[in-house]
Amino acid sequence: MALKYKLILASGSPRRVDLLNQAGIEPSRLMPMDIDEAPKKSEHPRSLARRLSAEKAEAALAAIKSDITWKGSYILSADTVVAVGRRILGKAEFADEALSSLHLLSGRNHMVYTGVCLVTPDRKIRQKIVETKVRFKRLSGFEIENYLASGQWRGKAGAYGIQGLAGTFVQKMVGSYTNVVGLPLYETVLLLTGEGFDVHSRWPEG
Ligand SMILES: Cc1cn([C@H]2C[C@H](O)[C@@H](COP(=O)(O)OP(=O)(O)OP(=O)(O)O)O2)c(=O)[nH]c1=O
Repeated sequence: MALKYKLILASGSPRRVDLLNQAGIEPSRLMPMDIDEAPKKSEHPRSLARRLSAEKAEAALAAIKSDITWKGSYILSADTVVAVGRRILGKAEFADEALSSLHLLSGRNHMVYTGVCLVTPDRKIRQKIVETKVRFKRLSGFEIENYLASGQWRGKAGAYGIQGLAGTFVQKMVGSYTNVVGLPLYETVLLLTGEGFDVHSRWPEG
């Protein structure tokens, strides 16, 4: 069946592609957007997730502007931010950054905010910011050391991936699991269908 609308995923995150596929959606194009993700002074983590998800979508829109192939396509982007209170734990690049994030998360509640941004075919911007509260068990030095050795913290907000070994750290969670992994599926599908992108007709038949 020919699909009426094309969807560009303005992301380089393999997790986001997997999550979209899980919802039965194959993006027509992946566009990783290299934007400055540094928070502004005293920026709230929720506002950061909102701003960065919009900037990724806007950057993709600017990049396809004069390309007729993508006229009338949808653009979807997201940004996930992990925070303890107002303190934002960025994506760890080095083990020492991951170590301090894991120490901070140990035995505490934190929030995961994912901003989802959708550009519609008539170029309206629609956004949703989704929050999940996560509580980590108290981590032993041994657990932290072995988690660091696994490398699973690399490039992930808050220096952990709930979908991997760090799933064993989660004592309690309130809210969406897929939001923590990087794309809240319920809210994303709601956003898409609300703007005329027919998700369900894309579902495979078995
Ligand atoms: C907290 C958490 C984050 N993450 C990931 C999701 C995101 O890929 C990443 C947060 O960084 P983001 O800046 O949101 O995304 P990204 O740079 O990886 O990808 P892009 O901007 O191209 O879309 O952390 C997990 O995979 N599992 C988790 O449990």
